Amino acid sequence: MTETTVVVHADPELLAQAVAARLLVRIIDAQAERGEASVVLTGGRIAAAVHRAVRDLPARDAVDWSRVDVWWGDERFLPTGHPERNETQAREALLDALPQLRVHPMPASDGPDGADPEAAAARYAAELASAAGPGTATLPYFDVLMLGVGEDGHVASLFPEHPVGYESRPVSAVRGSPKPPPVRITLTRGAINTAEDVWLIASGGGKARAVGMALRGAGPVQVPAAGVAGVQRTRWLLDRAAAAEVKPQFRSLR
Ligand SMILES: O=C1O[C@H](COP(=O)(O)O)[C@@H](O)[C@H](O)[C@H]1O
Repeated sequence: MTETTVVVHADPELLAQAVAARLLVRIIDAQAERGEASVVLTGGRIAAAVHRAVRDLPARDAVDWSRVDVWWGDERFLPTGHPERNETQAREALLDALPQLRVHPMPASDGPDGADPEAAAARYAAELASAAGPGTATLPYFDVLMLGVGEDGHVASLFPEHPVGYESRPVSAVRGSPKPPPVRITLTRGAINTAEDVWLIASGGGKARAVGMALRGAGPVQVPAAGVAGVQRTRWLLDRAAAAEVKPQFRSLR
């Protein structure tokens, strides 16, 4: 049973700093326990702030970055280096400063499968499976999987009422995304929910309604943020504005 916690920070800057510190400690602990760490990144504005904060924290030198795998929860299906790709944003904000990392980007639309997102999704699923442990696992062990939360309650590229909400494969193409660009690749809900820790990170009043609905138990197809959880821990990491509709008993102000 996942342990769910809501942590509310005073403003977006403190939120990003606190998530960055939390991420470094989580990676250090994972490496102490099993020699490796595996992290799933998200895209969007708060993710970029978190990435910059990790880059700028002196404690980043406590991590052996050569033993960290970096995956993505979703990607905007655009050409390599496109400024709207989640990968491009993460590289600029953090990954370029850590060349030792084992980086596993989702394929781009000018990659080996060209502009075929279904083939690209299958390629990423195969890459994930090749990193899985022995046995029947189709996914590697994820220590922590981070997710931004959209104003509409989307996480990764799982959008409200979109058919991808019913997808059983671990990775799926998404066509007709209501948020540009329309074509994307995403881990599906079942894949996300294999992670040890799932962290939902939201900043700003525009996210308050979606966060409040998810924590009040909305359905996972209507509010995809409501349908994700870590095997061990689910952390809602919010600033005060994003937490405006969270019931007081759920909040712990930091
Ligand atoms: O398009 C996306 O948006 C969400 C949220 O982005 P934000 O700018 O509102 O924080 C993000 O989590 C997702 O990875 C991305 O593809």
